[in-house]
Amino acid sequence: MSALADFQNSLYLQGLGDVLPSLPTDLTKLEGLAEGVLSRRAFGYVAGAAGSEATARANRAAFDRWRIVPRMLRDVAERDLSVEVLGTAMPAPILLAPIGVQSLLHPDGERAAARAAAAEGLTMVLSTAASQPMEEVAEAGGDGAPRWYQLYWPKDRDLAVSFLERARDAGCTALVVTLDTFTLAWRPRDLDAGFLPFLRGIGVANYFSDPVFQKAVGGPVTDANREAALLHWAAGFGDPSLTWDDLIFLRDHWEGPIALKGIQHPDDARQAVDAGMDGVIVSNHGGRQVDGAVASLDALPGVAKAVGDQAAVLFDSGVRTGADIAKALALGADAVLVGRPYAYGLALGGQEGVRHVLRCLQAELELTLALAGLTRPGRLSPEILSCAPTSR
Ligand SMILES: Cc1cc2nc3c(=O)[nH]c(=O)nc-3n(C[C@H](O)[C@H](O)[C@H](O)COP(=O)(O)O)c2cc1C
Ligand SMILES: O=C(O)C(=O)c1ccccc1
Repeated sequence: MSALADFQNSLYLQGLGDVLPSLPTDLTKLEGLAEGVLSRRAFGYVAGAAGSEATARANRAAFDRWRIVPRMLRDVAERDLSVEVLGTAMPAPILLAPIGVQSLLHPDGERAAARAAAAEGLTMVLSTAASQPMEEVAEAGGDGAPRWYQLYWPKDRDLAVSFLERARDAGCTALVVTLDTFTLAWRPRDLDAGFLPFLRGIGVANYFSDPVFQKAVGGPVTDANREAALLHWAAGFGDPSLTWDDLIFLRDHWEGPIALKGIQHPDDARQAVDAGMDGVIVSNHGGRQVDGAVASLDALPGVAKAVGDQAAVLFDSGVRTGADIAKALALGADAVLVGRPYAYGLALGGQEGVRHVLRCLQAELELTLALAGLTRPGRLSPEILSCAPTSR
C-alpha cells in the first residue's frame, strides 16, 4: 500500500482507538484555528493581504469557479504523483513556498518547516527574509533534502552575490527570484497595527549574518549598531530600478536553473523565456502586493500557453486543498507552491503541524486524481474541468 493510503487509513484507525488527529484534515479550517494561537499582529501579518484584500479573495473564488468532471473505468490501480521540475525530483508536484519571518509563527521557525519538508521529500524554497540563517535551515533539513533558494534582490550587488554563493554552498539547487516585492505593498492590517516583523528584528537573519552586510554596517550587528543595521536593511531591501536587462547578472552568478516568481502577464512570461529563464512562477504573492490584481488561477492558462514547453510553469496563491492542486495542474502548472496552509500548520503544531499539512495535500491530490480517472499529474488537462454555473 502506498504511504499516502497508509496515512488515510491511519486516520480512520486512530478514530477506532479514540485518538483523533490534533489538526483538521480540511485544511481550509487551519486559518481560523491559527488565529486562536497567534498574537493579533502576527496573525494579521500572515493572513492579511494588500488593500481591501480583493485579490486574496479573488484567488480563492477563481478556484471555486472551476469544477472537476471525473471520468470512470480507467484503471487507476497504479498511481504515481512524482514529477521532475527544474532538475529536482519530487514525490508530488508540491513545494513549500518561500515564507519569511517564520519564527513569528513558532519558536522553531524555518528549521521546523525544513524538517517536515525533508520528512516528506518535498522541496522547500528558502526565503531571503527567513528568521534563521539559510545555513541553519539547510542543516535542519539535512544533506539529502531538496531545497531551492528564493532571492529578494537587494540594491547592493555584492550582497546579492554573497546570498547566491551562500545558497549554493547550503545545497540549494535552483534559484527563485521574486519580482513582485521590491517594496511591501499597502497592507492595512499591518499599517493599522503599526507592525512590521523586521523592525523587531524578525526576518533579517540572512542579512545580519552576511559578511558583505556586516562590512557595510561597520562590523557584526550588536546592540550598538542594531538600529543603523535595520535602517540599512530597509534602505537596501529591494531595487525598484531593475529591468529585464539585469537578469544577465543572475546568469553570471548562478549556475543552476532560475525561475522568476510573480509573473502574471503572458508577455512577461515570453520575456522570461527569451531571457533564458528556466521557469516562471505564476503568483500574485497570495494577494499581498497589488490589490485588484487578477486572480492567480485566472492568469495561469495564458501564461502556460505563452511558455509552452520552453520553460517550467509553477503556480501559487490560493492553493488550500488537493483538489485545488489538481485544478492548477489541469490549467497548465507543472507544480504548485503552497504558502499560508503550511504557515498555519507551523503555528498550530510546529514541525508535525507542517508535516500534517503536507501529507493531507498529497493524499487528497492522489485520491482526487484517481477518483477522477487519472494516475499521474502529467495526465491532467483542461478537459477534466468545467466552469461552474454561477450560483449564489
Ligand atoms: C507571511 C508570508 C511571508 C511571505 N514571505 C515571502 C518571502 O519571503 N519571499 C517570497 O518570495 N514570497 C513570500 N511570501 C509569498 C509566498 O511565497 C506565496 O507567494 C504566497 O503565500 C502564496 O499564496 P498562499 O499563501 O495563498 O498559498 C510570503 C507570504 C506570506 C503569507
Ligand atoms: O510579507 C511578505 O509577503 C513578504 O514577502 C516579505 C517581504 C519582505 C520580507 C519578508 C517577507
